[in-house]
Amino acid sequence: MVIQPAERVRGAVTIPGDKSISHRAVMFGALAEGVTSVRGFLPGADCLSTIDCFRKMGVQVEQVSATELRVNGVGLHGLREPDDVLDVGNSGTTARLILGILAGQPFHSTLTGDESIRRRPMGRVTNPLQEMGAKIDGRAGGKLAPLSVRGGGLQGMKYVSPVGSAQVKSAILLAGLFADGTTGVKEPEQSRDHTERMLRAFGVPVVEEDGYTAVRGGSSLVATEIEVPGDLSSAAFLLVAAAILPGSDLTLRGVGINPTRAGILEVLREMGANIELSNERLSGGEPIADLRVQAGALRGITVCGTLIPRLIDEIPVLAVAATQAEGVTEIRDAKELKVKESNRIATTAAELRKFGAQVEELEDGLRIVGRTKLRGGAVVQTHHDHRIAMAMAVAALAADSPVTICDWESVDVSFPGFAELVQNIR
Ligand SMILES: O=C(O)C1=C[C@@H](OP(=O)(O)O)[C@@H](O)[C@H](O)C1
Ligand SMILES: C=C(OP(=O)(O)O)C(=O)O
Repeated sequence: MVIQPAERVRGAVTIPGDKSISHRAVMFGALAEGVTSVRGFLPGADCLSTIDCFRKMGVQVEQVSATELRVNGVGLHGLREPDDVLDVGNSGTTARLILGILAGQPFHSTLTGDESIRRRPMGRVTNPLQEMGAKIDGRAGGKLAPLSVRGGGLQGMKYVSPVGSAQVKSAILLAGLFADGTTGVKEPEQSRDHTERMLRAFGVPVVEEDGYTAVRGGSSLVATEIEVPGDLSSAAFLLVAAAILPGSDLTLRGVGINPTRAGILEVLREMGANIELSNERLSGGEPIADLRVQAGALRGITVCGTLIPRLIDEIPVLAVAATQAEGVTEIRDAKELKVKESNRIATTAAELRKFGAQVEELEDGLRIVGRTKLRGGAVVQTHHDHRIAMAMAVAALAADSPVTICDWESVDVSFPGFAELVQNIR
């Protein structure tokens, strides 16, 4: 893919559906009694992997259109033993959440994924699931995929997670639906709460008790209608493009602004971007709004602590914004970036340096000194990581000559049509 520089971006666009919420709509719809209709579904490769896995367990998922699904729920105990390996592709969310569900099933299953997935840590979910009673084996003693699961006979437990991770929290809560008694999870920092919100929409009581988020075993799910908001993590690429290209004025319609996800809005505003919210409303238990962003003179800041889980997937593109901000931007407490689709501390730094940016890798984050006029002409690698691909495309928009991005296809994981959309807002 060759990205041409842009003078500015303008207009109004609708952002594709939220990836986290699309996965959960399929999973929870599959476990529910009745037919769940999903609108605004993200037809990205990751969410299609989730559909494929549930089809292999006997769930009929009708794709009425690219963004509309009918999930024919089989009930809490209706999944059947898959006769083939469940392949989650590139999707960590599918892998970890489905492991929670598989842990509760009285059958055998095997799960694998692409090269990146087979490197990502699974012990963070397989360890607590084993503690609950699931039999899980795999590479590195059950810490790396391929993994094989023989589930059932789970005991509820109170789990203190060492990481603020919605994937860990969700896996344990999902296993908790199949366990005896109550299962609760406490985390060091609040992670995104889409699972809690959507379980409640499916009629499952989710309670907050002594710092634990908990469910009771045997709680059944009742089919519902899900309207998926636009994905703020996808919107972030366009927010940053508009924030750094002088004269930009862009409106993004119907974007999710769940506070456990909205760190990027706070940080970009603090850096000096003009972001206005309008038409704020609730959609399927999730807050959404239209976002209007105009370029501003940006300044560097420090981003750390509890903010990190609230903008974790936006850090590569935040680093791009930081190259256009006056002064130093430091991102700390973000070690988790090392275990995403790529090591995003290393890949963000290496690729941004090709534009002449001043980026230093830290043990737990990045230090960027701006403002740098970005140099085009580079050949950039995505490391098969969709967020790196799109972050570098945003840097390319601000560069002084065209930039070639290799292995562009990974963008389809979360934002099919990104390149065309960027073309249309020039
Ligand atoms: O639960 C989810 O949908 C997600 C949680 C986050 O991962 P962690 O749970 O590993 O922090 C995030 O990075 C990922 O893109 C989606
Ligand atoms: C980390 C991500 O996703 P996952 O963990 O589902 O692969 C992401 O989308 O940036």
